[in-house]
Amino acid sequence: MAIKISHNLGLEIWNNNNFIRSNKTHLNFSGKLGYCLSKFGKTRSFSVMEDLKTSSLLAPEPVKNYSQELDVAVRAVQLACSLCQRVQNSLISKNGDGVQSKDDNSPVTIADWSVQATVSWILSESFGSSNVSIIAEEDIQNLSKAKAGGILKDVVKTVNECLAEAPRFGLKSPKMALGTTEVLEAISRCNSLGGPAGRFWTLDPVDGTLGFVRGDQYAIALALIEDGEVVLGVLGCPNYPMRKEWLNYHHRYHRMISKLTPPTSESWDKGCVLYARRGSGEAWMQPLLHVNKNLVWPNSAKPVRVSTIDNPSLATFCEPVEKANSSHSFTEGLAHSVGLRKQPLRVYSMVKYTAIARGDAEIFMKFSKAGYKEKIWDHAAGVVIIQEAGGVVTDAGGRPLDFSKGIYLEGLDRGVVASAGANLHDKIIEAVDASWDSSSL
Ligand SMILES: Nc1ncnc2c1ncn2[C@@H]1O[C@H](COP(=O)(O)OS(=O)(=O)O)[C@@H](OP(=O)(O)O)[C@H]1O
Ligand SMILES: [Mg+2]
Ligand SMILES: [Mg+2]
Ligand SMILES: [Mg+2]
Repeated sequence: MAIKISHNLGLEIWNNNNFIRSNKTHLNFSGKLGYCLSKFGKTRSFSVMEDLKTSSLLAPEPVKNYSQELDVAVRAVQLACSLCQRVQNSLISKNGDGVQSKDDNSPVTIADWSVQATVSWILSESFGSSNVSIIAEEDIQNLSKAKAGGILKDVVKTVNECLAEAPRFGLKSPKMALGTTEVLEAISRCNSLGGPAGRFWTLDPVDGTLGFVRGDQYAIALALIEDGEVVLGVLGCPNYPMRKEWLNYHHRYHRMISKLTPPTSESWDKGCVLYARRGSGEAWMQPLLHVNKNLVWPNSAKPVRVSTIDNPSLATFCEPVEKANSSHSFTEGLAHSVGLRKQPLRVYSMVKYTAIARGDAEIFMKFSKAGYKEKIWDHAAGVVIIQEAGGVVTDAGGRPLDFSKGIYLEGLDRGVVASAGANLHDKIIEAVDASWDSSSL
């Protein structure tokens, strides 16, 4: 029997090289012990717990703070949020005209391609294109088709309008407007394969495109992965209000046909950007930079922390809106057996990760249909933000999500569970085990 520390800094129990399960407490080590792990690779095996205490490996922690990468990433996501807000408003006024279907029937819009081109261009300009490797959701196949000619034109226009605003965000604009070829290049450059070694960015230009086209919640998610670990994450949530109280208001606002008068723009503070750096023990939230409000960079940022609620009867869980993306009936059964009494918060996109990191909800669960493989860009940024805000994220077997295997979260056990704390998390994981066999998943 051996105890290993996983890359997620939780404990794992192994027997003769067979994984048994993760520890129940999901200890969140930091500092010196974290350094040992980073120095010795993804897992470090200790035959007995004593080794942890007596280990002579406790050397000073090296500083690798990714501050430049984080700074550029936050600015790029702020800029992308402003792009999306404009496109969302115009899509809604065009009654959905401008939404394309991909081969798997999922929606894609001008915003998805434009954000991908813009962020790709900014990262390349900031760090040098030969140093930047990106995995992102969109490709140019659909965009290059003859019938998408009008859309391609709109994408080029949107990217250039957006990049013209870059200096307001402390970023460089191109000297001349980008041409169609450059925009297509910026999109198609995001074709890294990822994997266990080296550094790459992962981008979901619009996560929750369905929410986006419905005028509801969506997110822009950018993360940096190094040697298979997510080292920083940024989540832009343009419709997620700075203050939780406005969330309900926002929901009603979008679901009601008759328009309510929104609160005054100052108190509304619609939209936020969350970010975190691995190992810092901190996660931060900025308000959106509203270009038309004449705000200057840098915005104020405040720390966010997960909820302290660990009593299931007081906890709220969130999950995808669409039943096709996660089984509502399975989570309903889980909620019942764990003693979760509140109505689930169903929200599009990685805004769910934001809700947990900010303490607006306590649990996030996603159980996709068998055969669906989760993609790294749908989780990377959210995972590091929740972990640094004090929460726990694992698969349903209690193991860390593995970002080192390419574009998919290979080996994911049943589903993704994120919680504000270890107590709640363990209860959910146990309940999954207890009810899985009788589920139809
Ligand atoms: N069949 C299936 N099962 C599970 N997940 C799927 C599936 N199809 C797509 N996707 C991915 O889900 C992303 C949206 O997840 P959400 O949690 O926002 O779902 S929901 O829109 O609230 O229902 C969505 O991200 P975006 O494409 O960026 O919107 C997809 O990557
Ligand atoms: Mg997505
Ligand atoms: Mg997307
Ligand atoms: Mg998509």
